[in-house]
Amino acid sequence: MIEVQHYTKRFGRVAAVDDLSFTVHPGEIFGLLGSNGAGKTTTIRALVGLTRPTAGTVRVQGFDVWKDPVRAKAAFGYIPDRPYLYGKLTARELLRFVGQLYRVPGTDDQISRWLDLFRLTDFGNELLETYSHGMRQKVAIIAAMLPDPPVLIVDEPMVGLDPHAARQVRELFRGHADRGRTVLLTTHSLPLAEAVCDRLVVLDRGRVLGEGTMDDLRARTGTAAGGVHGDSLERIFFRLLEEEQAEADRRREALDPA
Ligand SMILES: Nc1ncnc2c1ncn2[C@@H]1O[C@H](COP(=O)(O)OP(=O)(O)OP(=O)(O)O)[C@@H](O)[C@H]1O
Repeated sequence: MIEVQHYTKRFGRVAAVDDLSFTVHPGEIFGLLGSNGAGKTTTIRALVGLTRPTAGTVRVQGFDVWKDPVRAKAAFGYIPDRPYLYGKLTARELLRFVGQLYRVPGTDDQISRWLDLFRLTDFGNELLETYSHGMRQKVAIIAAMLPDPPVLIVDEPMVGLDPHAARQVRELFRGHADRGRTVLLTTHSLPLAEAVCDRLVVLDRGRVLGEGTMDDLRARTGTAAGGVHGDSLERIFFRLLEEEQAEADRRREALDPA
């Protein structure tokens, strides 16, 4: 379970995230969406203990990430958008290290199965510095999922993955949630979010524009009209941004009527 309450993060005078609250329950895939600079990565960084909230709290499996970091960090797997992997280790060495750290039973067999799933078996004993971007991304995904964490936190999961791997990863996330785990992901891929997320929050410049299931967002934006793209997340997303822009224009005019 993930609980974010009134999370605010300021960099100087700028609020990268302003009073964000949401809860993700076991069994759910939750999507954090928004334009560039919306505050998605800043939120993820707070959840994984890489940046301290200016205000508010973030909890993972009931543990405050800043007050109880060890227990909070033991409860989640994290797939960053630009994973750093030790280049001088082989994939098997890195994954064995992760397996030992989290005391994963039958680590070697599990690693073999994961490498096989991602078509990396032939490369398992090669140094990670020789891996392509997509291959490294796959190893980062395996490293996060190997301990079968109760909570999975994922920043832009599909960047660099081929279509086959992207579909597998989608299915892995769904399977993880269906086994009672909690999944939070950020993505710029609206079709991906629409396909896998049970609930979503749309951010813009640190503020929430909309939150809920696809049906909630359709109702909120009045985009339930028919047509091929009549109710797609893309249409909802742009409608929310247009509304926000219109509101900003209204505020500006109210301040400066001339
Ligand atoms: N360390 C930092 N110092 C100053 N400003 C920062 C810092 N990190 C993020 N910001 C600012 O916070 C805002 C939100 O950034 P963030 O990286 O969370 O956006 P994002 O939604 O992940 O964007 P993208 O889709 O481009 O990755 C941006 O205006 C960014 O410039």
